[in-house]
Amino acid sequence: MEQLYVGIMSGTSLDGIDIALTSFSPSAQRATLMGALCMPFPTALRNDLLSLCQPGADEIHRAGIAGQQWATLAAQGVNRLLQQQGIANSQISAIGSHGQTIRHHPESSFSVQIGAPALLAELCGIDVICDFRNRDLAAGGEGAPLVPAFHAWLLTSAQHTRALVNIGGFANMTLLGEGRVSGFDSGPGNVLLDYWAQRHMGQLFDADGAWARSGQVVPRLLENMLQDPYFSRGAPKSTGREYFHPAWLEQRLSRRQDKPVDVQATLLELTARTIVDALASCQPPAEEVYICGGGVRNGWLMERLQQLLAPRSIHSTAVLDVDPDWMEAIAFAWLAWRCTSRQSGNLPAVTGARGERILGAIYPA
Ligand SMILES: Nc1ncnc2c1ncn2[C@@H]1O[C@H](COP(=O)(O)OP(=O)(O)OP(=O)(O)O)[C@@H](O)[C@H]1O
Ligand SMILES: CC(=O)N[C@H]1[C@@H]2OC[C@@H](O2)[C@@H](O)[C@@H]1O[C@H](C)C(=O)O
Repeated sequence: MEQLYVGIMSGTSLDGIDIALTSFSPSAQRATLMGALCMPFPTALRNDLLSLCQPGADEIHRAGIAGQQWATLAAQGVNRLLQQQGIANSQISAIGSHGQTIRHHPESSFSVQIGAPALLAELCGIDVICDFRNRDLAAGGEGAPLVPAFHAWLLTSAQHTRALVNIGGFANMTLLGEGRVSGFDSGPGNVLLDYWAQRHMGQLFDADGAWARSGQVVPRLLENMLQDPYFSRGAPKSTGREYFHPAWLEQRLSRRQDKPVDVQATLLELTARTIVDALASCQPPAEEVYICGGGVRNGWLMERLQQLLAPRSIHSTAVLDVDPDWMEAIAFAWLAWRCTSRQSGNLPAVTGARGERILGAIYPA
């Protein structure tokens, strides 16, 4: 029987809260997106969340307040989406809420997502499942990426080896083939590009990669960045704003001032190169490459990936019938279903955990 779940993801780009109403037909291994919306962050909340990603004064209090504001915005979105779809809140089995990552430290076995799940349950009258990463971390895993398990469930092909590449703030990939699944974070996706575009263009991102396209890659800067040991480390691995932050970039810029437009071109090349190098490190090689996440809208990044991966062609996950904007939110609806049906949500081959674990904490309605 079809079951309805709501998945909520607000990722590292801090652009807003993605909410997806999803129907699961577990016996047929099918997930159907019934409707989705994004609640953009008001600037003040975005800035508060961004500042919580780095150590700072009074952060426990600030995290408490920001978590409640996050839950209030998410609840508005859930209630609006269900109303639009003509679905009563009581018809939803559960909400899977990722929350907002403000710290991710797999080397210290913890990851912090805020998002006041009790308040979200109160405002929606729906069971809320949250804190998906810490059980995997407790079992010795990275706690990320989690979406590869959903990719494997939904998108495994008997004919071809496939790569699914999510390009959000960070880039992560899943390799499916020959009965094996692997996956890891390859490094920065849009996070450094966004930072540089905000600083020099006053815009949240470089639309279509047009500014990066007009610059020249600075070979010395590119090589310097590519030498960061994160890129050559083997999986399992995951990363975040704790590691690839503005200071990481600033430390690598030359004192004799590279032109901002050339730095943007180089950052885009870094994203493209590290994704392609990460794909090349995987066995068996992916015959098909599909892209999701906001990076799919960056025309220049897509062109560079296409050039570097030729003769293979890359496609949006839309051709697999999964809207690239909502992949992660749907995955958290799936993780909620896995939790309520007491099935594991992690893949030890991806996260490095000692075994499969049921992920999530339940806040009943
Ligand atoms: N039209 C566009 N042109 C270029 N880049 C775009 C465009 N639209 C979105 N983006 C990029 O996509 C980003 C948002 O992507 P997405 O929502 O997938 O990230 P996220 O889910 O927050 O991150 P993560 O997957 O790391 O958690 C924006 O910050 C921007 O960099
Ligand atoms: C700690 C954390 O929030 N990590 C995110 C982030 O955004 C992309 C990448 O880094 C991935 O590892 C993960 O999110 C997705 C949803 C995941 O767990 O698969």
